[in-house]
Amino acid sequence: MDAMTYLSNGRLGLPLDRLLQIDIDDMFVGHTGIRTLVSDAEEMLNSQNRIRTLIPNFRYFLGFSGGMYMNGTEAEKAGDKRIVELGKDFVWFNHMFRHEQPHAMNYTSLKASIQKNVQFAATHGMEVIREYMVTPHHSGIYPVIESLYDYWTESKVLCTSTDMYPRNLPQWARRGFIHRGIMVVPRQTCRLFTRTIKYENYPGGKAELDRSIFGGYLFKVFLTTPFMIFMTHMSNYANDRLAIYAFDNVLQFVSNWTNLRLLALPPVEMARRYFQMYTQEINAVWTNPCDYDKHREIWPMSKSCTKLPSFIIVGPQKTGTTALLRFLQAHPMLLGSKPDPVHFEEIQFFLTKNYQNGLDWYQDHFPKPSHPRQILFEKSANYFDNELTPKRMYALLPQVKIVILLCEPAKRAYSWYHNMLFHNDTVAMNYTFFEIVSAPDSSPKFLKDVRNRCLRPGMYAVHLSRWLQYFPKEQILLIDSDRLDNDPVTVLRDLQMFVDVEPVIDYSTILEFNVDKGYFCLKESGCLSSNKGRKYAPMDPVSRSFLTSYYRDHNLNLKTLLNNIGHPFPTWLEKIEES
Ligand SMILES: Nc1ncnc2c1ncn2[C@@H]1O[C@H](COP(=O)(O)OS(=O)(=O)O)[C@@H](OP(=O)(O)O)[C@H]1O
Repeated sequence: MDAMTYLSNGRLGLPLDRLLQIDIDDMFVGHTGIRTLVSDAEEMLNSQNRIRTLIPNFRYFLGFSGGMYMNGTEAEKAGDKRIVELGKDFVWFNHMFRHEQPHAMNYTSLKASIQKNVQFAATHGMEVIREYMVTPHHSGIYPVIESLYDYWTESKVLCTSTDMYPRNLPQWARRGFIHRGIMVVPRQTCRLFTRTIKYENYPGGKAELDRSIFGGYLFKVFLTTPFMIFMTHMSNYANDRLAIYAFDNVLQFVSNWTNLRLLALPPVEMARRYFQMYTQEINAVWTNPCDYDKHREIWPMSKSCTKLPSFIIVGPQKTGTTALLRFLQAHPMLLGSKPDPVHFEEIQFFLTKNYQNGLDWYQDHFPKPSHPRQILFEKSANYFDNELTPKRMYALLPQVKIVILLCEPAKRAYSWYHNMLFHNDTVAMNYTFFEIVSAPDSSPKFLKDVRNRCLRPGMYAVHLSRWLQYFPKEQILLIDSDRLDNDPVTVLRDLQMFVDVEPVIDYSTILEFNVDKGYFCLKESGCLSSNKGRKYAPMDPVSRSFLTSYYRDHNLNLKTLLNNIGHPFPTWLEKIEES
């Protein structure tokens, strides 16, 4: 580790602090025959005291289900009682009263279960910390069940832990996220589960457990994981007391043979530090619960995983996306997303603010198909140039087809400026188009921001490359906006083939060119509103020349990229030559 830090100039280094929390979960849950006895309870406390000689603030975190208290033999009942008597020396955290899974409950029943557990603790004089809680089998934590988060936010739970996000990957690949203010920190296990209660049950036997402790798996977890929340279970402290053996030894070994500093902190403080160190993890990246067996097991039967789009028109803005949307909405086998009160016809889910609303929010924005072959789609024109969108979209919808329109970028920028003028944007009203696009970097921030919003989407090669990092080219349809303007019927025929929808509609019979508008319109419902396909003065020659040179390299890069993926050039791009 030290050598790696030195040789990488610190880039591969990790701090020496190792924050440690050991959860003893499912207190009172184990069945008769494997539960703790009086002597086990006492040994738990002795073990805690030994750990405290190495980590002064250390205390075991005990998660309990009061509904299973005194469920064992007489000797086990005495063990339960003894743990409660010794309880003030441990930290108790809340759980479900009868170990129920929140994903199978509604808000009212899960609230009742948690409150019953709180009541149980009060009756038995157990002090419970409010801010940390877990659930059986991670149910409700990830995949997110909003009713659990509803109750947790209401009852001031601030953090939890899981090994289910993004999936149940090897411990080093697990990540955290914050949802609705609740910090979800990745959890380790030490390969001791309720089942592993005797040395001979340990996979590979005691020799393997020792290997894990003295330099193997468990030791490496300490070496490489600055924040450790180990999940163990009550019965690991009874029977052969495997957990006690493992922690006594690994902590001694780490203390004797490394410079790591072992620390214990309250869970909220630990979670805060985690997200200070791993800021990039704050926003969750949602995945489809039905794509992964372990997630599907804790996803309600009643909830859908399929009210999701088969294709998405991602933009960029001002390239004809609304016309395309309207034309597709006329197709009986295609169901567009439902309008959103804030963004109207665009859901804009994959952008940060809405994305935080979670998967239910997204699915709620789609209608339920009334025919088995109907497919869902959406269009949000600002997805195209948003840096996070392709990654997020791929995580949730790896099979989705992407539709991108490419319009000559200077024309696009000019249309964008006129749209801002139309909406009385103060910057557009106070600055000419040329002043905006040519604003130098020394300009005030508001002007630079508008300049960037105007120009950046037109850097097609940059953005398209990003989409291609996630999606194979076969999943991306590039449409030349000029073709949509002049020959929408052919564009729509290609698109129907691409998204594999029954071509039950003949667009040549429902579209007609409107001479006044200068665009194709739907015969039945008419043209797009007056703010689409506006008439404005042609771009002034100075701006035109500035933008020709500004976009030159970007356009040449686009040519190279399209060549590489074997895609024909849009008509407007053909004209751009190397000088
Ligand atoms: N059939 C039809 N009717 C009207 N307008 C059409 C049509 N086909 C393409 N266009 C072009 O679409 C431009 C608006 O692009 P978008 O719909 O992508 O804009 S937005 O990003 O959704 O605001 C719009 O830009 P403006 O002319 O600047 O309004 C048009 O150039």
